[in-house]
Amino acid sequence: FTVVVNGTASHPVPETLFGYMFEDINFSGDGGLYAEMLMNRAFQQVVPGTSSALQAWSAVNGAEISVVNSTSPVSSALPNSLEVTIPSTASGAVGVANSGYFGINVQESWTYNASFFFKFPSGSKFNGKVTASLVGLDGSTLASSSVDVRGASSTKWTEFFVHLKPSKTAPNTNNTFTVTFDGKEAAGETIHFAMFSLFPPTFKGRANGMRMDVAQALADTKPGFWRFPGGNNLEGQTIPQRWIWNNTVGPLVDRPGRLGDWGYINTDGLGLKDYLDFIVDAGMQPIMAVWAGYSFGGTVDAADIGPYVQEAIDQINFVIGDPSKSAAAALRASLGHPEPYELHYVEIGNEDFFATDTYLDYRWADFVGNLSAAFPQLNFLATTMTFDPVLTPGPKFYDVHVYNTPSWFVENAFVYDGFERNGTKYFEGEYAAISTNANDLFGTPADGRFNFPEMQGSAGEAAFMTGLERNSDIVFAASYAPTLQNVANFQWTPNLIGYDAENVFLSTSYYVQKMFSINKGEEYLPSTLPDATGVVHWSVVRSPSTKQVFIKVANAGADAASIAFALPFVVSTEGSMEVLTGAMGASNTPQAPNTVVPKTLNFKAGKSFTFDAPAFSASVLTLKTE
Ligand SMILES: [NH3+][C@H]1C[C@H](O)[C@@H](O)[C@@H]1CO
Repeated sequence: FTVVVNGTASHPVPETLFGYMFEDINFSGDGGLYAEMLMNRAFQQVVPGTSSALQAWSAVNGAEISVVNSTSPVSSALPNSLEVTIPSTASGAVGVANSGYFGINVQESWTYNASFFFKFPSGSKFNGKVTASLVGLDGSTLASSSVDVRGASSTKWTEFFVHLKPSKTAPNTNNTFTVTFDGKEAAGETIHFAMFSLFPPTFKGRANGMRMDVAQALADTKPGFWRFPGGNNLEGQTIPQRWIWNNTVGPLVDRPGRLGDWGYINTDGLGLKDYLDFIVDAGMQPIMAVWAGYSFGGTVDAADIGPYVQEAIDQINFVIGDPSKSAAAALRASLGHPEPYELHYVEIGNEDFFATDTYLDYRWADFVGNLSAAFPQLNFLATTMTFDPVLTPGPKFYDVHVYNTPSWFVENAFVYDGFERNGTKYFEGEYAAISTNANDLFGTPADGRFNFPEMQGSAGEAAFMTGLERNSDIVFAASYAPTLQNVANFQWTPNLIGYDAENVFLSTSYYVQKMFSINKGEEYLPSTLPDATGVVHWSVVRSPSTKQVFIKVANAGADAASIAFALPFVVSTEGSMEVLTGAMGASNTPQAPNTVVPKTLNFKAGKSFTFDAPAFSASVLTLKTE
């Protein structure tokens, strides 16, 4: 191939071109990015007396434990509490243990913040200690802290906070968090507990914040945006079970949680303001969805849509409203953020191509009509297929989703070249190579589905992404999906970043996203077009501010390819390149996390040079202009 690069940019590269789609799927929020370490910390949305009510909890040394629907709960949002009865014959440490989200990471260098509410349901003469501990698989105490308790003065809910500093790092994550009494001291006592919590240090030290290593892996790609809260997890199994913004803000005891749309209860401890603060901390901007009247279990009738439109208006006012004019904005101010957050994009629903008729009939018009009148400065995204049906008012933005085979992505690198430039802009909001079987894309691994991203898929995505860059005059944002997966319990594969209780696993597709995102440049330089039917694709961008040119090359084929580049401007002979390449079916897995990692090397650049793109590879060549 010979590639002649044009010295005149065709268009700027949008700041938002690469970023993340987030929803709580695969325990990506609870048990993932959200740093709370205890599963089922507040017995939200469980039925007392059922085994699932006690998920992740177990008795220590003979205590009798059960979830009860408390007559005087800690809050109306948290009606359940944990009843613990200490047998009269008890001795030693007796109480409850939580096994975390598939383990608890105990690091000597960390200070943990533990808390819980408790009370004696009836007057008690108890006068002793309650102890919070981190306990190893072998029963050894890794950390513990006690507080004095007097039964007589604890018949009302009292919240305890303790710091835990481990004496050593645990050899594995099979550790538990326990709250215990001395059996002899507390023999015969019954105690109620509510909302436990155990936090490690968090990303940027945020209260109620994010797990440091997962958040860092996301921030390391310099993402431009964060789409949230879904995805399916916005929609609700029923209308009442939709994601409701005001149930996710304020004190944790006031958040009821909800049955998420991926089969597990969401604590909503990761809520609207927590998202917005993380978005600030990671240098992103939001693409925020509002619920648009469609749940998996039913759709709101046109006649009843008003309150849901108002709910969306309030949600937006929580983000950008004036505290003197909006209660939702005043709530934001009361939570410590009087100034508005940055917000430019609001998505109306999710994948409404599953409910096109009502979206066409009234849902799109009712939401975008009222919201654009209330917030004329915002951009609203539609979620049906592009221009099918023809919506009124005509959307200025669409969110396009595609899950397909590696070859689909290679063959469609030019899909946006053919789009009419009519002012409409596109968010490639969810895309991933997920299977080699075009006839059963969402099937099982036995039928071609990827458990983890494979190099063939990541090279295909890279080819497709050169097309997104070339067409970034109309593609303003793009994100792989789903982003996160707890490898101990998940509902969807493949995913960009995997993790367990102590490790993060970066996939081949993560490295491709990072390669494109941190080298996205400021302006696009046209060049000799790749063969739209070929497997080798490239794109060239420039950053005048740093005098750099970035050439991305994707080779999604099984043969190496040699490409001669000719540049119209002087470039230094010291070039550096990052090359990600591996066998077609190679993946980074928990068992072999570094099977395919990027390699950086220098090369002799200049106004003309040749680059050999390995088979199944994605590369970025960094050049310095004078
Ligand atoms: N079915 C996918 C499309 C939907 O928007 C997401 O929730 C799912 C996984 O990313």
